[in-house]
Amino acid sequence: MTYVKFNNVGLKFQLYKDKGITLKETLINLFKKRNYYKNSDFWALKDMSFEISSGQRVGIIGNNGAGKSSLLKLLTKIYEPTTGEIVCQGKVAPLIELGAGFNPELSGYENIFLNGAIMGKSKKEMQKLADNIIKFAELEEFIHTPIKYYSTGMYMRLAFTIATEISPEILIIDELFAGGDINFIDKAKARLDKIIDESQIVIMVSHSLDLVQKLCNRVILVEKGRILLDGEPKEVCDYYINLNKPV
Ligand SMILES: Nc1ncnc2c1ncn2[C@@H]1O[C@H](COP(=O)(O)OP(=O)(O)OP(=O)(O)O)[C@@H](O)[C@H]1O
Repeated sequence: MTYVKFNNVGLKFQLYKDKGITLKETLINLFKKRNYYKNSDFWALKDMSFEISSGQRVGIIGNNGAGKSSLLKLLTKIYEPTTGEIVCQGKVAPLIELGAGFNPELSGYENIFLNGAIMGKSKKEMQKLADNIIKFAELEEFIHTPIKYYSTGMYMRLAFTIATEISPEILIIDELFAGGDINFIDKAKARLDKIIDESQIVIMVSHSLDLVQKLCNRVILVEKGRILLDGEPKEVCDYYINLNKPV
């Protein structure tokens, strides 16, 4: 059984604020060996509880800074929750920010295996998939080049192709295709439809309400790190549009 469960999850960051307003104050603080930086806590997510089960395609929407990407980063274990717990049952494939799960010093080929291992695939399993990945990502010529020399588009093509080739149970998508090249986007969209059909759970962050309503059967609206509404895509998207209407 594939599922994702957040139990009262909170995520706290430390913010550093410069207390010295003038140069004189800053110098006095330095001279008196006072700590001239003030730390303050910032909760990006607070008391988040929800459960996602097989067959659900969940869109996460909300204004800039609401906490959408942080939520995905918790799911993919890039961040640890400060409070609460996350239970994730199933193989997760993140189509998240470029670079997560990649080592820039390694070649594209080596990164296929590294990424596969992170997603729970053995070397043998990845060997069977490698040729398809290289071909679909159109990286035949550059596959043995360290990926630090890749363009954003090449990077995205490789990340997208690996994540979609391994038939993930839980597919996580953050603002997909931002920065990708147009030709590849068309090709990728067709492939994504197939993957979305095959994945048991899809969780995607998007600012495109059209895309969210097209692809998802549940939408969670996040505001200031909390869930504001969770339900039918049209109902939640309409609520969000009304919320942002100028008065
Ligand atoms: N590493 C960090 N350190 C401090 N604050 C952070 C860090 N990462 C994110 N934040 C803050 O946490 C809040 C939530 O950020 P997050 O990126 O999750 O928002 P978002 O909803 O994805 O926004 P956007 O739509 O702009 O991508 C923001 O106020 C952001 O500034």
